[in-house]
Amino acid sequence: SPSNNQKRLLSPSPTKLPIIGNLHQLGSLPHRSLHKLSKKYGPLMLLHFGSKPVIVASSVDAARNIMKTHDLVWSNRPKSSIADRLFYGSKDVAFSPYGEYWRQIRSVTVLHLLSNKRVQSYRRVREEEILNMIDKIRQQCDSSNSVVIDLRDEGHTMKGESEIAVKALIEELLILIGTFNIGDFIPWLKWLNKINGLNTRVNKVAKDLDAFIESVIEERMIRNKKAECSAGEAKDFVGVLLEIQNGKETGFPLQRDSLKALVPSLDAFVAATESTYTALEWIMTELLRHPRVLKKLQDEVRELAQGITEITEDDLGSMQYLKAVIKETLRLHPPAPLLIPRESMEDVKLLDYHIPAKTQVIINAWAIGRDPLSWDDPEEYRPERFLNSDIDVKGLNFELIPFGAGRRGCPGTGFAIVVIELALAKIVHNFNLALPNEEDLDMTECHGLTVSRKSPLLAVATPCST
Ligand code: HEM
Repeated sequence: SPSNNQKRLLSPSPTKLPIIGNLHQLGSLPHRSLHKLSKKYGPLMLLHFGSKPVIVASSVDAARNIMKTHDLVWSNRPKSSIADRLFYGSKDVAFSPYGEYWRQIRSVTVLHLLSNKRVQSYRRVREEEILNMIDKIRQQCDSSNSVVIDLRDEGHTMKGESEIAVKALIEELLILIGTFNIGDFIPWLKWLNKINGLNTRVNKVAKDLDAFIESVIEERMIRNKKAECSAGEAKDFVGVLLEIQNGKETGFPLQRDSLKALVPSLDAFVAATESTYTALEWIMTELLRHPRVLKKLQDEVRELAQGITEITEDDLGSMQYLKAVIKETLRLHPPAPLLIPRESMEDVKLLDYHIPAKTQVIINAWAIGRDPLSWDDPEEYRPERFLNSDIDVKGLNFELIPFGAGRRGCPGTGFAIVVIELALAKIVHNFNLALPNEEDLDMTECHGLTVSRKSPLLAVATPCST
């Protein structure tokens, strides 16, 4: 049988318990627990979540094999009953199973929402949001005084008021999506979710999210009607989705549920903003811990921005150290450390092993970013390592894959990078930043699909005249 085959052929696995398999070994921060296990059991481990075999890939070669060599075979996602519940039967891009529907909404996303032209057209909205954040910090500083700011709160002011109200909802959603759901792995134990509170939590988020999305769509439709004449108005994702939902541009109409599933996963809340802010927050964390790097970054940005009052996207191209800082932080703190799991659609060879169809794989991008075979002094924060290097985050260099790669790779990479670059350049251009006290920062992480800082990030901001 395939599973006997697999047992014979895969490297040793950690001992599993009856019923739960290896689930008890995941701990509260699975990327760390799995990294530790992989040091002992190798870069391709076979674990069991309940009775389901799950392969954990923790090396560059394994990642390349999955996301490039056999990308098509690994283009499915395992079924997630939580994503089913939250996204109207997994009708969003990230969790929908491989097939015609996924191809359609992925192409809508890539061609209509995230095309170069569109990304350009969001520019005004984006620059305005970042400016609001800078202004808000500046107001708090009133004139030249320093002030302690909470960078997480400041990040969230880049969103509109209504979105701040749903911040808690989105945080809960990301935790739920990242939960290893016992019912998915041990179906006959599904009833446990009734008593452990998971079902109640999922239902509550699904209900609140639905109400929220309905209100966003409603509000937007009213606004669209009013603004029919001002054709040049900059659109955001919801605006574009409403525009293309009748199918005139795409060749097929978007059903209401698809539209609703696409809004939270693409619009400024889940995929887009939360992971982008998580990245920004880790960048600021590392800069505050490494004043030398912060100073060097500030020197670069201020020199290149001499005589400019406000940095725009046109000024980012030559900021090499800025780009290196971002890559180095994404290497050590990929916002989604285990990416999003994939599933094989047929039997496939993975390095030297035979893997049967319908096997789930988890790629530990966090572990790969710290692999001493790829990185000198991997635990050291040193952006300089990227200065004379072609390694990028675009899914071609498998030692650095915070956005995944291949057919299922993140279609928002370019968009996210511009937002991060611009926000970071503006922050260090406008303010001097330092830690409020001498102690080292608390680096504890939160769990969920995206892994962010557990405690708020406080910094002393001092405006500098530019
Ligand atoms: C720093 C910010 C971001 C990070 C770290 C990130 C990371 C990821 C990762 C790791 C995946 C799974 C890739 C794989 O399976 O190979 C993914 C998928 C996805 N991301 Fe992002 N992302 C970010 C921002 C965005 C933005 C801004 C958007 C849209 C505006 C977006 C939209 C998506 C979508 C739709 C998918 C699902 C793709 C599919 O399954 O076909 N992401 N992202």
